[in-house]
Amino acid sequence: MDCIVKTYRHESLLGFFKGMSFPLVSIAVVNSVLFGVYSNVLLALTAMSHQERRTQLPSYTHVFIAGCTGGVIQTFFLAPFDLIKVRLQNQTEPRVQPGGPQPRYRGPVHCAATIFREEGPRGLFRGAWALMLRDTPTLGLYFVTYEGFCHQNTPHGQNPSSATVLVAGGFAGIASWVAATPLDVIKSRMQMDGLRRREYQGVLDCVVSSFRQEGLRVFFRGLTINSARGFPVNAVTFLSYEYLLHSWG
Ligand SMILES: CN(C)C(=N)NCCC[C@H](N)C(=O)O
Repeated sequence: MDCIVKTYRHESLLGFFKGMSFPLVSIAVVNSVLFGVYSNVLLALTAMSHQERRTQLPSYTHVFIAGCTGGVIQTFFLAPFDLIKVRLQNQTEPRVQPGGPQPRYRGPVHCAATIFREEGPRGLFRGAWALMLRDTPTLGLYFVTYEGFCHQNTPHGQNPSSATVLVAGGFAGIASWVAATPLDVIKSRMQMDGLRRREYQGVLDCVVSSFRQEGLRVFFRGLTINSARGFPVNAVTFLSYEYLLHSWG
């Protein structure tokens, strides 16, 4: 609540939409890579089409492996977009006044160009290891939760109803965000590191010094908001996924 009130006071309603344009563009690419890799790896592992998998649930190990593979591949696409989002969101200066001082990053493209100029091409992948560590197991868990919930709540041989898909997707989102939040904190710190001076030697150093300075609680920062956001976002994501598979498959 304190964060909401302060963001509104300092930056008005627009403060809540900071860094939104890039994720909006990137989410289509990132999700199609994730769901495409997941479906194809599962197809390769089980030799069953999506429709066949409805009658016979593949093993949770296969679902987990396919989700983890999606997480690894997704990182290469997500890392630069996510970095730019985090940098823009953490820029807390009030809106630019004509003639006033310019913020460090003037928008997503300017942000990408500045990082490239100041930190080199590798700079665009800052925090990518932490992102991969965050997303690999959590995307395995994400798909296991989704498939498991659908399987438990759908009569044998039938397709899950829209309501089941929505709830399963929502729970998958929450489960994955609960598991991902500790590494999400670390990832964001790594992405912000090096802006003025380098504070962390690497992921492990960031984990240790964050823990030393702020205790165990630091790893649960943002847990409530991540979970509250995770339910509707992933409910809609899975509903779209199922809908597209049915209409095109
Ligand atoms: C790091 N975590 C929790 C995940 N990658 N979870 C899967 C859901 C991702 C989805 N695009 C979202 O933004 O909620």
